[in-house]
Formats: sequence, C-alpha cells, structure tokens
Amino acid sequence: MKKNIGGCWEIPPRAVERRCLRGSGFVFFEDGTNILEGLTLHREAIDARLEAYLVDWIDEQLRNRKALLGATFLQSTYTVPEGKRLVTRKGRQVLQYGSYYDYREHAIDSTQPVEEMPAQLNRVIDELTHKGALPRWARPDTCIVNVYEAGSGISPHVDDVVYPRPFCTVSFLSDSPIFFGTRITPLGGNRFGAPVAVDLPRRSVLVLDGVAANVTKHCIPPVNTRRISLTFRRMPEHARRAVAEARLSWPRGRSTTLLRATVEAWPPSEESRRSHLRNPRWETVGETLLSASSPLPAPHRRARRGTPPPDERAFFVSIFSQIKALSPPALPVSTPASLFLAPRTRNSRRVSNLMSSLRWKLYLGEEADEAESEDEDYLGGRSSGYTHDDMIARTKKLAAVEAFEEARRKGLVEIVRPPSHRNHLAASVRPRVGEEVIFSYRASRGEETLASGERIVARVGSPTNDDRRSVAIDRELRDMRRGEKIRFEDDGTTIEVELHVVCEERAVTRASSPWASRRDGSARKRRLECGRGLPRPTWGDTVVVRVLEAPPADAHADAIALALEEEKPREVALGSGVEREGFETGLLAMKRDELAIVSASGEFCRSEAGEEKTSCSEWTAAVRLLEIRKKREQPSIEEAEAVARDLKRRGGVLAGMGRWRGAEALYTRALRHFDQATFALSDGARDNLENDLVVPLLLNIAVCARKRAGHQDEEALVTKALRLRHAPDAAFKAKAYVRRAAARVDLAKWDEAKEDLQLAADNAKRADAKPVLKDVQRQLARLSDLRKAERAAKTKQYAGAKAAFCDVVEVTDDDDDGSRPRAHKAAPLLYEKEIDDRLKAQKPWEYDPDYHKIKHAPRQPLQPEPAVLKEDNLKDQYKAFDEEDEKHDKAVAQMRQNWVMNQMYDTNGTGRRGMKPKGGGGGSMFEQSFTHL
Ligand SMILES: O=C(O)CCC(=O)C(=O)O
Ligand SMILES: [Fe+2]
Repeated sequence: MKKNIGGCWEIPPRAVERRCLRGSGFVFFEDGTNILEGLTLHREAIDARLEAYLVDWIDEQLRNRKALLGATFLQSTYTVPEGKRLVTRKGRQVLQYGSYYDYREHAIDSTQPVEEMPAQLNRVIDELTHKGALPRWARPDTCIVNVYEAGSGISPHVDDVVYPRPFCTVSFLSDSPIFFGTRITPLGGNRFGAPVAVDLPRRSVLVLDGVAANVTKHCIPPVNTRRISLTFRRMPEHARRAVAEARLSWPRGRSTTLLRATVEAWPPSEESRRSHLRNPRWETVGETLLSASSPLPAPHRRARRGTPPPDERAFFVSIFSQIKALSPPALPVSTPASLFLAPRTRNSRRVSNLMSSLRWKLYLGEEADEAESEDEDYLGGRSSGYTHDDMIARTKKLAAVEAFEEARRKGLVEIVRPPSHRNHLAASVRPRVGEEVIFSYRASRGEETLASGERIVARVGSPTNDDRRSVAIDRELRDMRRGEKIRFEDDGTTIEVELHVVCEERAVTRASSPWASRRDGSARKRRLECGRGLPRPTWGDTVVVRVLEAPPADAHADAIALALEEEKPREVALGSGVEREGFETGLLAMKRDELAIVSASGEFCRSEAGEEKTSCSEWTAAVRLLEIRKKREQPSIEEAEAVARDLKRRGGVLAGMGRWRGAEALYTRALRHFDQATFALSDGARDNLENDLVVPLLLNIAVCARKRAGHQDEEALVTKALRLRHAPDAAFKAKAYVRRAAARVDLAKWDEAKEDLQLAADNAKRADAKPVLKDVQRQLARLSDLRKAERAAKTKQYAGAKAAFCDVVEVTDDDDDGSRPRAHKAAPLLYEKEIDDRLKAQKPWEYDPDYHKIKHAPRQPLQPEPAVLKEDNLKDQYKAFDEEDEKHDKAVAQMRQNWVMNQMYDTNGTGRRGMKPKGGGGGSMFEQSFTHL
C-alpha cells in the first residue's frame, strides 16, 4: 500500500512489528543508472529514549565545548550575498570524535587532537550493529556530530572516498530531506537545486553504499527546525594507526595543564598566568586554591546555586590578585610547598554530571563502604577496567596527593592518625570553605593543657574568634580529611586537632528536574554522625526513626543527639505518603544509626489541616534512623486504596495551586499503590476501583503531562483510561476523545486526531453535551491550522528539489531467509541502566508491564443511546476538511505524473522533451566531477 505523506511517496515496510531493522531501498534513474543504488533507510533505528539521552549528552558537550580536546568542536560558516556584499553567517556546529577530518584539505589529520569515541557514541554503533543496520566488519570508529540550527545545512559533497563503505548517518530531533544528484546546482545563499530528495525521518539511519555513496552527491538543505545528525565512518587502516600513534602525544585534556605555582617560585610567571587565562579550567583552579588555603569563593558551586557563570577572565584576574595578597610571607608556613593539584579530571566531571541526574549516585565523599568506593565512581564511573589514559590520570593524581601529604609531614604538622577514608583520593571529604565540620582539639604547653574542646561544630573559613589559635586551627582544618588527627606547633603551643565529621550537604533527589528550578522538589541531607552497615532503606520499607522538627540552626551535633533521645521512636512506612515526600526521600539516603539533618523543599509540603494552604517553605528536621524493616510483601487492598485516595487528594491540592510537577508525582505514586494490591479482588470490585480511582488518576496525570507539554504521555494515559473504563457512557467517551485528540494534534498525528474528534462529536451528540462539541470545534480548527502550517513548511523545505520523491522499495522479504543477521536481545550496554532509570522515573507506565495488572472485565455491548441533538453542526467543517485532503492528493498525483513524464522523455537531462537519450556523450554521470568531503 502506498501512503501519501505531504508530497512524498512511500511504501511502508510490510512487517513493522519485526524487530530486525528492515531497510528501504530507493530508485531514481539518471542516464539509465539508479543514482540511489546502495542507499538504505532504516526508520526508527534508534528508540526515543536513547535519542533523548544522546541529544542531552550532545547539548552538554556543546555547553562544555571549551573543555573538549583540541579540534573536537568546530563552528562552520557559509557566505551569502546580502545586497552588494558577501556576508558570512554561522552554519552548523560540528563535533568530531575518534579522528579529525580536515574539511579544507579533504584529509584525516592525525596531528589534530580530538576526543576519543565516547561510550555514548559507541552505544549507538552497538545499537546499529545489533540490529543489523551496519555489518559488524564495517564497525565505525569515528563520528561527526552535525548540529543544524534552523537555517543551516550542509553543501553538496561526496563523503571522502578514503572512508570504506558503507557508512551511515543517524538523524535526531527533526525530519529533514536530504537532496541527491550527480549534479546539484547552487541557487544562492546556502540553497541548492537537486534532482531528488529523500525524507530523513527523525531517529532513522541512512546507510550509504555503492553508487549513492561513491558517485551521487548529497546535501542537506537549510533545515526548518533544529536537527542533529551523527555521521559514523570507519577510518582506513593507515589512518587508524596514525591516529592511535598520535594520540599518545595528544594532551590528555586541558584540565591537567594547570597553573603550577610553588612557594619557592612565587609569584607564578606571567607566561604561566597568561596561558592559564587563555585556557581556564576554573573549577579546578577554584578547588585548588581552596585546598591551598585562601578563603576564596567556591566557584564550582555556581552550577548548584544556579547563578550565572561569572565572567571567566574577570574571575581569574580577581583570583590572581587574591593570591598575590596571600603570597609569601603571608602564606602560612605549614601550607604545602606547592599549590595542591587535585584536578577533577574531565572524565570525573562527565561522570559527576551524569550522576547528578541520578538519585542515588550523589553520595560523593562519604566514608566508603566496604563493598563500594565512590572514588572509583569519581574516576570514570567504572569500578574496574580503567583505560590507559585513566590510569595515567589516576597515577598523576595520586602522585600529587602524595606529594601534598609528604609536604605536610615535612612541615610542622605531624599526622597522628591517618584519615579514615580508605584511600588517598577522597578529596571530597576534605572540608571546603563554608562547610560545617565537627572537630575536637587540645592545646597544651608541656604537660599543661591550655584549652580544649570536644566535638565542636564550626564553619570552615570563619574562625569563631580572631585569636591566633582559632585561626591556626581553622587553617589546618581546611587541609585535613575526615577521621584524621594531627599535631602541630604554633607559637610554642602544641595543638592537637581531630576532625570527626564533615557536614557536607548533599542533594538526595534529582539535582536537575526538567520541570522545576533546582530547589524545587529537592531533599537535602546533612550528616552529623555516620551510620553503620551497607543497606539504606528503599521504598516500601518501614524505618524506625526519632525526629526533631526544626532543630536550632546553630545547635551542636551532640546537643541535637541528646535532644533526639527525648523523642519517641516512630515508624515511617516509606512511600506510604503519610509523611511529606521530601522527608521520606531524605530517609532513603540514610544508613542505620546515622544522625542527619534532613530538609525538604516546599514543593513537597502538605498542609496540616487539609487542602487550602497555598505556599509553604522548606521544612527541616533532625533525624536518627534506628532501624530498617524490609517491606512487607503485599499491602492489603484497603490500605492501598486509602493511601491512593489520600495521595490523590494531596495531588489535587498541588494541582489547585498550579504545582503540576508535584501533583503528577503524587498521582503517579497513588497509582503505584495498586501494583500488588489488586490481585485478590473479584472482577466486580476491581471494575469499581478502576472506574472510581484508576481512571480518574490516569486522566489527572494526563492533565499534568499536558502542562509540561508531555503530549506522548498524555496520549498514552488517555488511551489507557479509555481502555480501562468499564461500561463508559457517551459523556465520558466524548470528553476523553477530545482530550486525546488535543494531545494528538500537538503530536502532529493529524489523521488519528481527526478520528478522535469524529468519535468525540458522535458521543457528544449522543450525550447532548454541547460544551464538548465546542471543544471539538476548537480542536478541529487548531488541527486545520497546524496542519496547513506544517504543509507550508514542508513545501518550503523541499524547494530546490525537482522531485520530492521517496519511492521506498523493500529490500528484504517478509520471510526471513537467514541472510540478514537476526535481531537478538541486546546485552545490557553501558548507560542502559541510567537511561532506563531516567525514563522509568518519567514514564513508569511505559516500562512496567505490571503497572496496572488488572484484568479487563467482559465488556457490555454498547446500547446505542437515542440521539438528542438534532443538528450536526460539524458537517460543513468535515466537508471542508475532506475537500482539502482531496485537493492535496490531486496535487501530489499531478506532481508524480509530471515526474514520470519527465523521466520518460528527459533521460539525458537536457530539459528538452521528446529527445532521444544520447547515451554516453558528455552527460554520463561517471564523468561528472564531484567534490570529496
Ligand atoms: O546531516 C546529515 O544527515 C548528513 C551529514 C553528512 O552528509 C556528512 O556529515 O557527511
Ligand atoms: Fe555526507
């Protein structure tokens, strides 16, 4: 069956449900040769979640482009005439991984350092080879990421013939045509005229081989909306060897080329300062300086606070002036002889960025458990299997730390007891300026104790008083690590300091929520005493806690511990919704016996009395976790129902306040309560529960999803509600269909939306629901407008191509003859879990087949209800609609007819009809010159 889609002709693959990718071939003859021979298009080759993940990742790469190695990032330009002048405009942005391709020289340049192929891109290659889109022997090892903003494209070229064929290009974010032809004519600006255009749908992969790869040129006309493509190619053997060899001398990221100033050679040379300003890695420098000694701002926190990055140059200038102020002899003698280099490597930054979106990976710098070390996470996100480069970076870092420790030992500081963290690399448990610590000290002269303090809570960087001793202790605290005990001499006094705890605050919920500002929906925890054992509670467990609400902000940890002893232990069922959600989340982050301050942002508040509270602020409590009781297997249905109703009500409160994100969370959790509970129900009872609670919850979540423009979710939810509702009446159906239609309009699913509106109108008439009919009219108008706009945009985008023609011909047969690799279940790959977790959290119902494990009751056949509404006032609109469709079909048929005629009479490309093809003479495409890219 051929389907007419906006001017393109397409034969849809016959067996869509087959998991193995089925490509489509193309036919377009020039001089008797199919110039598209070797071209294969695989639709939906990459699934939406991987796409979303990669687009995120690419955006992050662009944001951090300054930190990328050498020539990884490029901004292309193109020139257009503007009046009498030629004006250069910014074109697409390009990221190159694996090797650098010099567009001017048309060659792979191994002297230009670029980033190695990252796991994210290898992941896409795995996906493509697993699914059989690319043969394994053609596994690419280099990738060009093209980021096209609206208006940019790529000019006609044949990909450099040094790259073995086939190679491929994956499309993300939007559909775009790709033009093909042995002759492509410039039309001015960055526009081109080409004989044929092929539609590249979002998430497809286009594999180029044969004539299409080697002879026919291709170009991407200026795109209407942002598009990203990944061009994967395999390097020729000689280039691979050259690049591998050259890579050994490429700098390993700029992060390690830090300013290295020593006390002996102070101040740092102009040269090193200047090179640093050119090449700033300011987080690292900020951290370096902090660990060195100065009370500087902590620049690496800017991301957390959401403040805009300061002007880097000004920032560095200010840092250097502050360093100068501190320069010897103002620098304390006991500070290290060289500024401590503990660079956060590029790798660790990537990993911590990745981790920041995951709930449970944010425990940076706590005491390492026996079975896990977060340092390992820091160093590349892997527990084993470091790459060679990682090992070098790690060794360097270790050497730097050891040098630092050595310097400390040589100085006047004696380390009485080493830190309790199990290895050297835990820079994160060193207190940073502004953080609270708990420490004890004793100052003595000979046998006589001059002063002492036990478990004092202090903020590092702000000694409580100005006396020499406080200042000295404060200075030393900055260099200490948790669990460490030191002794040093100061002005004839011996001072011993022991650092018990670094009260570092950490977020325990997602640091970045797509819906809310950073503070919203977050729970934070500040640990005052370590816990024991490995396990932390999970949802569904019950924990026994002592809670002291709103503890005094400046209270001593011991005082808090004492006050908590007075509180009665109480049970909290995690996930029951009885406590405020942020508090429960905070508990999830604790271990047995731990004492912590947990704070939840206002997002999770619940009014005490009930529904009306309109604003609430952060809530804080001191908590001691006494016991973790693992979850009971099955909550009773009554309990589950009560909890779900309560959650639904609370969701309603948030929705009423316009806090859709919070409402969605609560509604979703309410639904989750039915997971285990409904098995035991009789059919009738289950139907009631579904009609009463599940269906309204689904529809409520759909409203929330709409508010955040999650139209895919919205559509899925309304569909589910429609299916689940037992004996739905016409009024319900009318409303539900309009809502689904609205979602489908936003998803540009025109035909489906139209069908829904028809159904909604029918049902509305049956139920005599005039307001719904109004809604139908509104949506129909919206549908019509948006569809027209889309068609207009398409027409514009295809301008320049003579034939917007995709004659997609099946390459494989329905019967699997075994010649193609069979799709098999891919082994879990790197990042799979992260992607899954992220998306599961967003759309749990799509990933959990048991989400509503509720059988459908046998349906009652519909009793047609008597139509009450006499007049069908939608008739005219439908007529106009269908006429429009018909007109469009005719135009497309005409276009196709023209093309066929052209094809028959214009085979030599002279443009004159009725001429016989000349054969060979000058027109043969094999004699065409083409540029290589
Ligand atoms: O963006 C595309 O899909 C094509 C890119 C391309 O042709 C190239 O990188 O060589
Ligand atoms: Fe290309």
